[in-house]
Amino acid sequence: MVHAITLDSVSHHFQTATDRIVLFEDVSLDIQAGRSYSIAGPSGAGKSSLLTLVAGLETPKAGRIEFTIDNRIASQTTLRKRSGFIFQQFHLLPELDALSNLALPLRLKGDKNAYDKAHAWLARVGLTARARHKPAQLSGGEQQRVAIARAFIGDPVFVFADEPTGNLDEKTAEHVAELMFDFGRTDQRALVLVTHNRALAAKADHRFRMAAGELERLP
Ligand SMILES: Nc1ncnc2c1ncn2[C@@H]1O[C@H](COP(=O)(O)OP(=O)(O)OP(=O)(O)O)[C@@H](O)[C@H]1O
Repeated sequence: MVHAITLDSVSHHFQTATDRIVLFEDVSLDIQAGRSYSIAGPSGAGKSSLLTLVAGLETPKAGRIEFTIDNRIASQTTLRKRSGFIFQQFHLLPELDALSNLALPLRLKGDKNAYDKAHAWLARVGLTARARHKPAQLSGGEQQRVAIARAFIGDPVFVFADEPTGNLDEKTAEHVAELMFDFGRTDQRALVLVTHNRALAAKADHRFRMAAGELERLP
């Protein structure tokens, strides 16, 4: 099966009452399942904005983005259903324990085995003993491990991560990065991450840098 995201001469800007903030122009990028991608670059360069376009959360001001899932052209809605997301702020639901945070996306899809799968994923990220703890009772690294498990639990075709290690110390960040790449490394999935962390960016198969309105491919 082919899964891909293709950006063809994509440009994006924000219009405020007084200014037009041009982020980038004529960006082309090809994302294929079975590969990982990192986008680095200075603060404010437009990395997160590019990720929202790649993930189908926003539509670009100009240019074309095509999503292919199972060899077919897919809508933004289909793309979102087949994607997992990991953010800097872990975005776990504070009133639910770790197990229920993991089970929720599956329960919403009517999966009868949601809790069994949630248990299995908690074990994969080494948090079985924390199943009944709520996010506030977990460390930052533990919360991010739950968030990573939640991103992968639905067997997504694409996983998008925005500064996934931004709130973590170096050692914890390394562990979290290893988990992400372990789960991301399959022929049927692409991992796309935005990060300032050089070690994390270097792990990706394809490395890019966004600066001064251009996306540069790094050697
Ligand atoms: N909704 C918006 N309206 C207006 N300007 C915006 C909006 N969202 C982002 N921007 C501006 O667009 C620019 C790029 O923001 P973006 O978050 O994509 O950068 P980034 O490279 O991810 O930065 P960082 O590394 O600091 O997260 C910034 O100058 C930001 O202030």
